[in-house]
Amino acid sequence: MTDTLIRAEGLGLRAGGRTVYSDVDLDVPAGGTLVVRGRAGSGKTSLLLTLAGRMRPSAGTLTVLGQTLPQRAAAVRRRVALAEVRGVNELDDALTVEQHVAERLVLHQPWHRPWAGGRQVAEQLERVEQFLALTAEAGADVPALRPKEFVSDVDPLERMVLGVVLALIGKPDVLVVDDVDSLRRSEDRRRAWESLAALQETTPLTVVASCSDASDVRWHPGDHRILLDLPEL
Ligand SMILES: Nc1ncnc2c1ncn2[C@@H]1O[C@H](COP(=O)(O)OP(=O)(O)OP(=O)(O)O)[C@@H](O)[C@H]1O
Repeated sequence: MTDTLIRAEGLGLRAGGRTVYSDVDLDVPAGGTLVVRGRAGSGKTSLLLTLAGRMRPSAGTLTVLGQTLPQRAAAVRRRVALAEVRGVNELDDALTVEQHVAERLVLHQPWHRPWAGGRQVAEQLERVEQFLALTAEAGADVPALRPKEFVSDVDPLERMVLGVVLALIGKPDVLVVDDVDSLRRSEDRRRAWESLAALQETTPLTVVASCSDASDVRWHPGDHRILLDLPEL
């Protein structure tokens, strides 16, 4: 667990004539969790997207999974997956849970197989259930996703879980979860953090997450969690 997976030095972004974030130094080990904390507008989403190879920094150096960014952004994007990030890869309210799963499966298939069969979707949904059972065992107890339910009808925690589950279909090395505390209920926030931790216990996964208040994060001794505070600039 000592390999460095994300290393940043003096990382910064200026855009639209203003500094979005600056002077970020990071050393995140494989299998660790980086929690980026900051108030609204402090640049959390932009930093997360930079670490995911989706945004180009304007200062400093950054390597993710041994790849230098921004030069190797395409390679990083293949191995770093985003859960739902508002305004970037939003789920479609008019699609059901299983339609989202089918759509994501197709994205990860070769171009000559542009569909996902019912059995494939069912298998994937079964894996989701197994994952949710694990989180329940770990005390997170996230509600089951109903395959036929429209995204417009799922509750906020289920929606976040669906975003995570879809991101995991591509078996990424790094999972990015923005705004974990956009969940209103404190019980939901606790369950979201616990389910991410449970996920890491069963899969070799590094998590990069953001929030404005980290009080619901459980800090277990020795579990390689790093808290980065982004000041308002
Ligand atoms: N490419 C860009 N061009 C201009 N402004 C940008 C760009 N990227 C980010 N910003 C601005 O930088 C600020 C920080 O944005 P960002 O969404 O990263 O913050 P945040 O901490 O995630 O906020 P929130 O919690 O509200 O989502 C915002 O004011 C945003 O408009």
